[in-house]
Amino acid sequence: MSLPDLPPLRDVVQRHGLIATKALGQNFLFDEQLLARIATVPGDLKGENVLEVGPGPGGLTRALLRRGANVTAIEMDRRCLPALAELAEAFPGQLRVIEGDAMKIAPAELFDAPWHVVANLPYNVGTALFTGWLSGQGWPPQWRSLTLMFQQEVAERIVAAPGSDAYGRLAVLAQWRSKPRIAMRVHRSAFTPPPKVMSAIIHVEPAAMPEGVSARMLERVTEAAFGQRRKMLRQSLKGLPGALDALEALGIDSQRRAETLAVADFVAIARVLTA
Ligand SMILES: C[S@@+](CC[C@H](N)C(=O)[O-])C[C@H]1O[C@@H](n2cnc3c(N)ncnc32)[C@H](O)[C@@H]1O
Repeated sequence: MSLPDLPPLRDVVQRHGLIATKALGQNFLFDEQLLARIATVPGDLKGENVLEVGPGPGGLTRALLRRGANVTAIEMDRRCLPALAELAEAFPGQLRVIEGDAMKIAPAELFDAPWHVVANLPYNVGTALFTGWLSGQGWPPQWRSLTLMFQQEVAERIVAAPGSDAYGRLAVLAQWRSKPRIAMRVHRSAFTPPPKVMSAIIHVEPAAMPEGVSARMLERVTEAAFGQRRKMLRQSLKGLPGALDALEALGIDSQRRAETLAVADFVAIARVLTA
């Protein structure tokens, strides 16, 4: 099947008067080659459900549609809806657009089969959705993968290794249930208007959940440990009942600091406390 010819994104934006709004964190991507590369990150999308959050004028959306995905897009800026409606017409039956705030919509209510998430979002919304999708007791999740644009500094924190300054709660949260990777770095000049900082795309697929660990307990341990990250564990964890005994039982020196512990150590501590 041949793909529909589409007008250049800059023309679409101009025709619909889509001037980027700072309040909505709008930094648009117009480079179709770059967008096509981003759309390859989740792998083969033919016939797959994709949730796109914040499609804006639809640059990433059209790249996903060209890969044969069935896209459900949530956008809160109604100015973008006519441009997205044109795209839905060009790809009949492949694009559903929902006007609303992605923070208030549960993806499980939108799909009756697993879905991938792909999004270029304002950084605060992206981080909140990302941590929400990785949190909670229910695992494995109903999503198959997450492909999300972040500020480079946040992406580095997600993939950080123990011992580095970037290593903290976000790394442990992301890495205990998945193997996050930086799939691509995106130069600030690729965006209109360009943001102040560089960006990077994180790709995550769920891993098997470690046995016998409550997600809430792991969160409590990392919250306490990294809440005072420069302090020794015997200080930062002393308010958490049983934590110091758990360190001893596991042979983890309580004089160490949180940032020196591997993700597996946090999981082991949480497991002892969950039991
Ligand atoms: C960084 S722009 C990216 C637009 C487009 N995906 C692109 O790559 O050019 C972020 C988009 O997310 C939308 N947005 C911001 N917050 C949102 C939210 N809470 N729910 C849904 N969309 C949101 C904005 O209106 C904007 O269109």
